[in-house]
Amino acid sequence: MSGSLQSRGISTTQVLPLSIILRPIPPVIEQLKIDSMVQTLQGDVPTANDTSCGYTPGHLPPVDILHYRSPEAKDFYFAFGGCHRLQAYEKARVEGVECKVLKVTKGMLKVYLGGSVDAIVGEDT
Ligand SMILES: Nc1ncnc2c1ncn2[C@@H]1O[C@H](COP(=O)(O)OP(=O)(O)OP(=O)(O)O)[C@@H](O)[C@H]1O
Repeated sequence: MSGSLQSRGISTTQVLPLSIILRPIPPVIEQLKIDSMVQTLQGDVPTANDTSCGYTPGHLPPVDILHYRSPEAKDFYFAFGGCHRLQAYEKARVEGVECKVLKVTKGMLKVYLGGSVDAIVGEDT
């Protein structure tokens, strides 16, 4: 079973522009994994005819995104995982990221962002 605990109930995916996805946590990166994902995005899966690898040429598994809409109707899209996939999209210059989007409250965001939440999404008025 793939995906996070929160996203397992979400069956639909949507494509978001890479440029709007916020990544507040600095990634710890394995370059070889990113390079392999870039190859997949470019449709160059070495074992494309061997479905046992489970990789679909041109696609990476959807990235979980938390979507918060502020009282001023400003949208914030956060990725707290998926760091290798997002770096691979960047490196492959693919702007559309396949995502599973979960709407969250500010209280839920605070679990991830702690005391920084107000500085990032604004204080409640
Ligand atoms: N070369 C590849 N091509 C396609 N899919 C891959 C490739 N390598 C790994 N994956 C798949 O991508 C998904 C995410 O992998 P992984 O968790 O290692 O990276 P990640 O993007 O950094 O995510 P997270 O930060 O959430 O762990 C997994 O389902 C994995 O099977």
